[in-house]
Amino acid sequence: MKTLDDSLALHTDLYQINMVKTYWQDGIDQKKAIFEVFFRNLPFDNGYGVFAGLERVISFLENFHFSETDLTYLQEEVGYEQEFIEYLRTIRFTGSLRSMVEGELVFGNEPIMRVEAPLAEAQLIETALLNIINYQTLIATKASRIKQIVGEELALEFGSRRAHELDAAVWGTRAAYIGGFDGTSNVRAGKLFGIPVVGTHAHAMVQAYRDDYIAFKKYAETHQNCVFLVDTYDTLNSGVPNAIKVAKEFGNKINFAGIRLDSGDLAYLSKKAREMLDDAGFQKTKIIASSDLDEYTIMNLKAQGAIIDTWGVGTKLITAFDQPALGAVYKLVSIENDKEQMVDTIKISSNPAKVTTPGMKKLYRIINRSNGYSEGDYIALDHENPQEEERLKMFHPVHTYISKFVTNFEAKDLHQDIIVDGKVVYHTPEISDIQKYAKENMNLLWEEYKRSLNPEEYPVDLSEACWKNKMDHIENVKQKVKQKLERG
Ligand SMILES: Nc1ncnc2c1ncn2[C@@H]1O[C@H](COP(=O)(O)OP(=O)(O)OP(=O)(O)O)[C@@H](O)[C@H]1O
Ligand SMILES: O=P(O)(O)OC[C@H]1O[C@H](OP(=O)(O)OP(=O)(O)O)[C@H](O)[C@@H]1O
Ligand SMILES: O=C(O)c1cccnc1
Repeated sequence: MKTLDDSLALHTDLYQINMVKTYWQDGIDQKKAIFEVFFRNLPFDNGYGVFAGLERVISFLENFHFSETDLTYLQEEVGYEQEFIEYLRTIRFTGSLRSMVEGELVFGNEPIMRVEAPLAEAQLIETALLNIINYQTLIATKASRIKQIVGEELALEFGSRRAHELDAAVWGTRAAYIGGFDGTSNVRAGKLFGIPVVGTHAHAMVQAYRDDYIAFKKYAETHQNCVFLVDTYDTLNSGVPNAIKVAKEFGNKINFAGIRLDSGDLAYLSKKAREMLDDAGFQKTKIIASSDLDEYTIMNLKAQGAIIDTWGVGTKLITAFDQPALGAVYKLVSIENDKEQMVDTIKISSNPAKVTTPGMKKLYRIINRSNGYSEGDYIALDHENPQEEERLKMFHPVHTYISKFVTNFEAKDLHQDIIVDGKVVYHTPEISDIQKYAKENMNLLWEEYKRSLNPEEYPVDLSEACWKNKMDHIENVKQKVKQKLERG
């Protein structure tokens, strides 16, 4: 490495700093701006997402500053002038953040986070915020899909060696835990976040002793809890019989906790191994499986009657193998004008789904009090309070004829104050409580939204005022463009 990696402020795209230079020289850098984070499409064709990433976002914003080495680099290598460097030196995050909390269920086209800050600050943090949220939410959602199929059995995160570098391994592991995984093999993630760590042994140990009986014996001499990896040479003719032999020899001196299968036909081998273990009196010894697993293979193995107690999942979880990116974006929805009034902003697109929704907004989950299920999410302008409505009209923001009225509901505000005027006011819960919260949230969803294949689309609606504000802005922009064209 050429220099010290002593801050995260440069974890941004150069264009952010370039824009800040323009804002600063033009004198609008301190104008209050409101940005929202949202994604349009749920990953993996899933019916819901699980939000993760807030803890790291908080730490990033709390510590936001350009270090001396950052400033030297920007001046000497990128070529910004001294005066601008001095300006950057003073920048901290002094704005406010409202956000969903981790473990919240999240859907397309709804604001996950709202950043309210001086324009320059709000602009500089975009790249890192999206980087954190996109990855962690993606992995938490993938983990939740897998855990739904695994059910009451255990799901273990084994992916560090295949993750996209070190940060992805630990933060991905944390996200996987939020999504419902029961433990991880990554010891650093265990230490940093308090996630339960688990581990068996690798083929290397059997290869080192060049004999699975000797390897298991050596392991048993040095460990109380033993899970033997049985597939190095021949699962049913060598691995399982030798595991049983060692377990019998050691008796009460060890806890023969399990065997691990890591190749071959996992359905067939698990059934045969179960029989062999049971016949030898080891009914309580568990069968752990790993080998390129994901929700599809696990579902298929279960359908074949595989007898597997614990599922170790690596590559396909930690790399979000079947959809390696979530497309969360960061859009400006309102900004202070010359008269110090907030004015809403919009980004138009020829694709109606890509037109942004202007204005400072709130997000509510409309929970039907008579059955406890969610009717959908409801985006309203900041000053509106849906809880005051007797009968709430919910309608599809594009296909407006699809509508319903809801009564007897709770409108749960999905955003909490996280940072207020630069001060963190939110206390991140214990990771186990975040996981519990995510699990409880699933009870709000009808089964139709939870199935892993072709789920129903969960409603994310706009209030009438919010929808009308959007239509007015679209019309205004159209008029402006037309007038300009006419004037030439
Ligand atoms: N009964 C089964 N039905 C469907 N898929 C299975 C079954 N048993 C194993 N699999 C999956 O099939 C794939 C087999 O992978 P692969 O062909 O690489 O062989 P392997 O048995 O893991 O051997 P090795 O690790 O020695 O290469 C894995 O993704 C595994 O999870
Ligand atoms: O298959 P995944 O879902 O990615 O899970 C992680 C894999 O990592 C290990 O294999 P590896 O071949 O790296 O090492 P080993 O010699 O211990 O089997 C382990 O045995 C799993 O198969
Ligand atoms: O402990 C294990 O069995 C393990 C750990 C990492 C990767 N694969 C398996």
